[in-house]
Amino acid sequence: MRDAVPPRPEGRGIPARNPVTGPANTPAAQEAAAGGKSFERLHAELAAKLAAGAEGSRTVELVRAGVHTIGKKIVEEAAEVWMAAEHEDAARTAEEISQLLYHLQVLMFARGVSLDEVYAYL
Ligand SMILES: N=c1c2ncn([C@@H]3O[C@H](COP(=O)(O)OP(=O)(O)OP(=O)(O)O)[C@@H](O)[C@H]3O)c2ncn1[C@@H]1O[C@H](COP(=O)(O)O)[C@@H](O)[C@H]1O
Repeated sequence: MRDAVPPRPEGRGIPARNPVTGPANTPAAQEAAAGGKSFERLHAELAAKLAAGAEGSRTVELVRAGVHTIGKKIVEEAAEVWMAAEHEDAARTAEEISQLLYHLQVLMFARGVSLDEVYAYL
């Protein structure tokens, strides 16, 4: 069983925040609820870019570069997530997490791993 995350202290200008889900009314949460970007939608967007071989696409460029290049990027982004979580605020940490998730998806395409194959282990 996973350890419970202790609630964040309130009072010193820190807004109330669910320690697991974060604020529910952020622009990202609203966009996702309105059909905007989410993990699955990003996946579909990247699949379309790759199928089209879209010019100027970072995704196409990275998949062509291959697993080794993408893997190094994932390690770099993971370290940035860790540093942001230890030394910066939740918003910066979220930004770094988004970049890590993006690069994980790119690796999935380069390695031929589907969302369902990953979800089977969650
Ligand atoms: N979510 C992302 C995303 N997150 C991160 N990145 C890329 O990853 C980089 C972040 O890495 P760094 O901060 O390390 O920046 P950097 O060191 O300058 O990067 P390097 O080129 O040196 O590796 C950004 O500059 C982006 O190029 C992303 N690129 C694309 N997306 C999404 O993917 C979609 C498709 O993008 P394209 O394939 O480029 O059209 C876009 O609509 C976005 O929603």
